Amino acid sequence: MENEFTNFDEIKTKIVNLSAVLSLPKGTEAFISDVHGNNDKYLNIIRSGAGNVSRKVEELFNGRLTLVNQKKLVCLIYYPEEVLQKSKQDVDPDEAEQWYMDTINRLIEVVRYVSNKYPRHIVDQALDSRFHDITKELVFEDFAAADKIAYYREMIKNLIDLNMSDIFIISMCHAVQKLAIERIHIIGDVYDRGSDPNLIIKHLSESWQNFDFEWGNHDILWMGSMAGSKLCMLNLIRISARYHNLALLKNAYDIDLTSMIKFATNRYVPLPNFEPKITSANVTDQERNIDNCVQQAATIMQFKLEGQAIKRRPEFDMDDRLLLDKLSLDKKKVTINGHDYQIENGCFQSVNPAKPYQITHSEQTVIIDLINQFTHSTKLNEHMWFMADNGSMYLKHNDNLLFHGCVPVDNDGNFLKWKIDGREYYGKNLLDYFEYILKDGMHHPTTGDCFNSDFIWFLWEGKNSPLFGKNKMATFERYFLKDEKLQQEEFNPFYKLCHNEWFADKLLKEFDINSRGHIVNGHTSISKDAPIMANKKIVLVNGLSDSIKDSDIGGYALLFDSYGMRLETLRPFINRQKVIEDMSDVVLDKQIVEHSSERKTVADTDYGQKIKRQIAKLSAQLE
Ligand SMILES: O=P(O)(O)OC[C@H]1O[C@](O)(COP(=O)(O)O)[C@@H](O)[C@@H]1O
Ligand SMILES: [Mn+2]
Repeated sequence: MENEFTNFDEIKTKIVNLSAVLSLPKGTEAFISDVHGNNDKYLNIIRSGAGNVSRKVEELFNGRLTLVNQKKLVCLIYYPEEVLQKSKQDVDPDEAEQWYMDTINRLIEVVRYVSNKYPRHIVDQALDSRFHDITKELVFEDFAAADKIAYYREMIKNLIDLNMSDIFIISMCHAVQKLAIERIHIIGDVYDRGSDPNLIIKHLSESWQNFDFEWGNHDILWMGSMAGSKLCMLNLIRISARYHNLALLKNAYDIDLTSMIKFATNRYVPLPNFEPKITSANVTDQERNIDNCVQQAATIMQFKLEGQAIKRRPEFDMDDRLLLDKLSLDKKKVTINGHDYQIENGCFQSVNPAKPYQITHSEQTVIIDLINQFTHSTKLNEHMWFMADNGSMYLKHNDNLLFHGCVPVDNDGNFLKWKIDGREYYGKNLLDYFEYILKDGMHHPTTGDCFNSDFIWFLWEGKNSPLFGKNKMATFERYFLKDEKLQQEEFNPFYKLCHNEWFADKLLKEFDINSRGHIVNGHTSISKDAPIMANKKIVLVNGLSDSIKDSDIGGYALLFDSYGMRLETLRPFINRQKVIEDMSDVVLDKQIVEHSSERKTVADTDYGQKIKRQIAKLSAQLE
């Protein structure tokens, strides 16, 4: 700090600038969760500022632009490349110059409006460097000054005449997208089920400045695989095959599945219970068969290694998941709680009844080949460290507590206690401990069975793990048994208790947050519960998950701006083309969670506290 300034005037200037930032309105935070590899859906939310862009356009242009023209402008801001293309076909050539002028002028207004919460250097970062000077003039200078009007007009006209208007418009739209949201909280499950989680990571790392992850159980599978957990890897491969996403492993992470595919297609035949869940129509029968057989091979290897882990970790209390040793000799029945159940479409040919959890030699060869590739994949390492470095098990931010799943409790709301290595962990320190184990595991990748990898796997599907939050993952029952009751997975009592304000207060206290704060989580499907609970202290934002079935809404996103918190009900997302065609906005409906007539400023935020500490230090230097 001392070296940063050469004289008192510089320190004073810094204090003046920092104090000015404190009085700016608090930036808008967006909370989304359960993105599940659906990049287009994710981008639709991000580009729309989770509904904030359309709201700004409405505030700015109501009474000046018709609703249709507002919609057109909003859609242009979300998808400038495609909409420009479309507009060129729609707009009469004689009107084109007018269209460009109107559009550029409107965008300048929007950029100016969304910039008013930020200090200049942040706005500069959002603007395309190629147009820095022009945008700065157009956006920040006094447009109304009579003698400057001609100058501005000339600038805009030149952009059009020199055929620069398209790229200028695109760059302005991107700036609006970025400035509409100050920070994005991604409350877990970026990975699995969808095909493009890598593109989401790429987008955040290349185009966004301010975001955080609260890891989800699915993210753990990927981070854990990179750390050498074979169990995480087998679950990951099984799910990738189930959703026809095996190609992602090769294309994005250079992981070659040849050994697995050969093994699986030699040992297994396609079965109806392993039919992959495929949305695209262009999948060949051969590809389907590969997905089907790989899913079976990975499932059986998973069950075997899980059995071994459960046996060496009695503290996991997961003996009810030991089902391979409950198979009848002919493997057509399984005994659960004293009852025999018929196995439908079993594929237990590699299970030795005498040693059901023993992996065969050829299974072992495949597993070793794959886990070595997972731990050594440069791209996977890069992406998983990106998630680790920008993420956490939970986050305390501006008086809110964010996490993906739950804080495990019993029916009365007492925190469940785990005795690990002679020490007791529960509540906040349990989550802290798991975070430590995960990061330690990533720092020291080990493909052998070890403490770290067992606990990392436990986070994925362990009984009442904070990220999973259920009593069991019924993978065996869901693949092989008809009885729906057996397939059910029970949520930790946390989710029922979330409706009570006393429980919210207890959680906030545990994490040392004042009782005016909120808890925001994701993970669970929203169809069963109203998303705002506990006297508005707990908000569930399962925004994007496809698990929201039978629903005519597309989930929720939460916005927290200077006036309070709003929960946005999202429109179901079909695809990008359809959004552009229909000019449909991302938001269907809004609910106020909290509104204050007194506007929050940066001074009221965590960042504001940091600035105040900085000012205090600088003032001390002056003295
Ligand atoms: O929909 P699928 O692929 O059958 O997955 C179901 C499994 O996913 C889980 O819901 C976990 O995933 P989520 O974290 O997305 O809920 C398990 O509880 C369940 O067994
Ligand atoms: Mn989840």
